[in-house]
Amino acid sequence: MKNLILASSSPRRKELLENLQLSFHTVSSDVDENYDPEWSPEEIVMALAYRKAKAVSKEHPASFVIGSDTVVVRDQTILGKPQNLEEAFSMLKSLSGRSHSVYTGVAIVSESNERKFFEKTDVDFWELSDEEINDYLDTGEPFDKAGAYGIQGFGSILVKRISGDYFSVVGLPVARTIRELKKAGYSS
Ligand SMILES: Cc1cn([C@H]2C[C@H](O)[C@@H](COP(=O)(O)OP(=O)(O)OP(=O)(O)O)O2)c(=O)[nH]c1=O
Repeated sequence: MKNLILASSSPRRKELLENLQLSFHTVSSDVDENYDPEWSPEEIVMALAYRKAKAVSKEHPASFVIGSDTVVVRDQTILGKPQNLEEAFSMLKSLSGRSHSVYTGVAIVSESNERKFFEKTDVDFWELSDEEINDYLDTGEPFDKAGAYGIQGFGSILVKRISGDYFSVVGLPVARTIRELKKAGYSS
C-alpha cells in the first residue's frame, strides 16, 4: 500500500474523501492559478488540478497525489471565486433563473502514473430576488467558492435541479476519482 495525499486546502474536498474511509492526509499546494484565456473549461480545470497534484508529488514522490479544481461556467464565461461582495452579488444575479455548468478537473499523480479527467454538471437556479441574493451574501458562504455559492450549504435553496455528479459540484467527483485511483494502481 502506498500513501495517499489530497493536494488541497479545501475542507469540502477533505470531507468528501473522508466519506470513503480511506487513509490519507492533506497537503496544500500553493500553485499559480492563472491560465491561458484560450483554454476551454475542461482544459483549465484539468491543467490546474494537475499543477496542484504535481507540485505536491514533487515533495512526496512515493505517494499517490490527488489534485482537483472547480469552475462555474455561464454562457462561456468562467466564474471563479468572487473577490468581493459586489462581484459575488453580480455572479449570483447572473446565475438567477437559468442554468450553468460546473466543471471539476481531477489529476492523479504517482511515480509511475499520471491521469487526468473532468466532470461537467449542469445546475439550474431558481429566479432570485435581490433580497434573496443579499440574504445569501450575509451568510458569508459565497467567498471561497467558485460561482459564489455552495450547493452543500445555504446555497442549496438556490438550486432547482442538477444533472450530473453532485459531488463534483462540491469539489471532488468521488466515484470517478476512486475508479481512476484503482486504474493508476492504488490499493487501500
Ligand atoms: C459551485 C461550488 C463550488 N464549491 C467550491 C469547491 C472548491 O473548494 C471551490 C473552488 O475553488 P478551487 O480553486 O477549485 O479549490 P480551493 O482553492 O477551494 O481548494 P484547493 O485548490 O486547495 O484544492 O469552490 C463548493 O464548495 N460548492 C459549490 O457548490
